Amino acid sequence: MPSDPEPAAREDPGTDGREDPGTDRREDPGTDEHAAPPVPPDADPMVVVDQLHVTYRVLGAETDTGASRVRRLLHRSRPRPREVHALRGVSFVLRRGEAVGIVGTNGSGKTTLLRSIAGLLPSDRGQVFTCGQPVLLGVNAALMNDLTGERNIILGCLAMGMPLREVREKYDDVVEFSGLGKFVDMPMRTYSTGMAQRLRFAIATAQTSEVLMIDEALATGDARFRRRSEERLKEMREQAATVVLVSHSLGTIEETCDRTIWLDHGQIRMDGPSAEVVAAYRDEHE
Ligand SMILES: Nc1ncnc2c1ncn2[C@@H]1O[C@H](COP(=O)(O)OP(=O)(O)OP(=O)(O)O)[C@@H](O)[C@H]1O
Repeated sequence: MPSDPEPAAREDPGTDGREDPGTDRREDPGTDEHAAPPVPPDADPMVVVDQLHVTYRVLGAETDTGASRVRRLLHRSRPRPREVHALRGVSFVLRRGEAVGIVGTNGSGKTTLLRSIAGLLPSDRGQVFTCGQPVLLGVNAALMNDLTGERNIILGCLAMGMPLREVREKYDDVVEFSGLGKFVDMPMRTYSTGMAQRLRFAIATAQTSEVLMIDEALATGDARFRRRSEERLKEMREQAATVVLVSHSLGTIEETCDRTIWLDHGQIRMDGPSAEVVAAYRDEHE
């Protein structure tokens, strides 16, 4: 059963006395050729990421030569953990109503960033402030293979913090949107990858969350389901939610997001209108 993670930090961004990262270069489009379209000045900051650093420590991954292993055994010292500095001082502000794409090559830190915003990873340095509990699609809706689709819908919705009454109200919509039909009574292990993804998406988007983050979810499923997912995201944006989409499908990013952040080796390489960022990314990688 997935747990509802605590967010990394919930303090008021303005209380620590530091410069508000919201006053970044995007506020003044004239100062940067890659400036994003202006967001409404009264749009609330929903996520503030301020100089975020995340390092993974991998025990037992030290490159061990024969001599160093003998030395370690003699001195009974522990192997040093190997460190992967996945995010290196990332800062940005996401405002209500924005749909923001995150692009970057494998290992550039996209998933780490989403997991940090969802409060699932501690930071070494820097902070993440969120308004409400962000939903990270595919993690919060970690479903159970031996349970039926029906049980997973109920448990998944409860795990996201939905009251049982609301779960009952939304149940038919979730089943309908997932397109599982009679398979809803079958255990999840009998589902294809695409069916499981659709169910996850349907559960995760059943509740209007303030901040919805999607990691590659739209890249799976058939064309019809992709279209319906995009429609649902559009609806959620109209309800003033903030959407963050990580995808290697640049077409999907361009269609879905007004603004895109390009992550490169754990740092922001570019942050601006999707058309510009995607074009620059394509230039370098295609
Ligand atoms: N659990 C982990 N333990 C150790 N290192 C990790 C872990 N998860 C990610 N990393 C490392 O952190 C870096 C960033 O990984 P991350 O998964 O955030 O990249 P990504 O941009 O999402 O990649 P992809 O496009 O392949 O999904 C990589 O160097 C990766 O090897």
